[in-house]
Amino acid sequence: MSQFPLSRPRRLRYTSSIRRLVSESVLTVNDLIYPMFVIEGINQLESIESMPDVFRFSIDKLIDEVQEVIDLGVHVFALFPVTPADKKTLCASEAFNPEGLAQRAVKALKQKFPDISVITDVALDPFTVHGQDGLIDENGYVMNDETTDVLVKQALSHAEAGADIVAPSDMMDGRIWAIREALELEGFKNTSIMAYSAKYASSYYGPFRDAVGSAGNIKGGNKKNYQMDPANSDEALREIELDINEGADMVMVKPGMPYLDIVQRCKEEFGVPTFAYQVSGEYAMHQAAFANGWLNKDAVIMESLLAFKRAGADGILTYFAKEAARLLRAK
Ligand SMILES: NCC(=O)CCC(=O)O
Ligand SMILES: [Mg+2]
Repeated sequence: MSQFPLSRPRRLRYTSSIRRLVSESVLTVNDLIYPMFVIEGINQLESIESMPDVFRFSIDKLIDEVQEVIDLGVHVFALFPVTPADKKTLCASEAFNPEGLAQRAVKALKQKFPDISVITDVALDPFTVHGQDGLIDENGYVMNDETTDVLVKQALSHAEAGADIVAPSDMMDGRIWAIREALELEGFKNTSIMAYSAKYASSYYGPFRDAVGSAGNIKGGNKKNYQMDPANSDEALREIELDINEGADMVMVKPGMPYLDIVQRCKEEFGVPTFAYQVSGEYAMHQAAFANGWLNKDAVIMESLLAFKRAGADGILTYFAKEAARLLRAK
């Protein structure tokens, strides 16, 4: 027996250049997707109490903000419209209005910045009076196939407006297949689908519902009969496999940090482009700790995002995208 340890892992941590030489994961600006909230009007900028430093932008302001973020190197944006209350209905027809807010925002962005990628949210919850993600029957149950028919119309209206990627986020069964087929038939062969394949019925979405104004609509309700049970992991793989087979180009796991095990299993099992959403609740709890001085803001933002890369994510939707891009630039 030698009097020294045979292996000293600490040697590889001795200097910063050695640590960088052996580091296994790297976060770059190309991994970041910036989710943004859009409102009606001109010259409007609204803050969101539960999401410090995140704003709702009217389209003109959105363009200014996107320009700033492009200058920091982020080129992919996910848009979420805030629907005025008087446009919400039981049949959610505003979702596929060619002149709707989301459609106008996509058009304006793609006209101004043809090289960015715009991801649109394909789901009905911003457009229904009850805040559920679909059409409901007399018992309040969200009807799957009837909802999918509306999602198809919504996705087509987004593609027509110029969306590069449509992202169905509602967890109806079979909607990826239906949307893919419609896109093909209507000549949108190069419009990609990013499927929210494993979206959990999570309580981390609260601040997002404040941001888009659907918290009041959903009241005491929940989405447990279509979004996934946080207890399940094998089921996530089955959901992901279905979406891949139905034509998804990319898949997503959501929320992010509490579900990194799902990200890892997905990437290992399927090797497809895999994304994770660091959701509003994750953002809010980080911001709350930063505001209290309990966590170091810059370091924790970067650590939280690197963890997604280590788990196997190809990219992250994060409200910290702008801040992270700034930090990456400063490095
Ligand atoms: N369909 C998009 C979301 O539900 C986002 C959730 C969040 O950021 O909490
Ligand atoms: Mg599914």
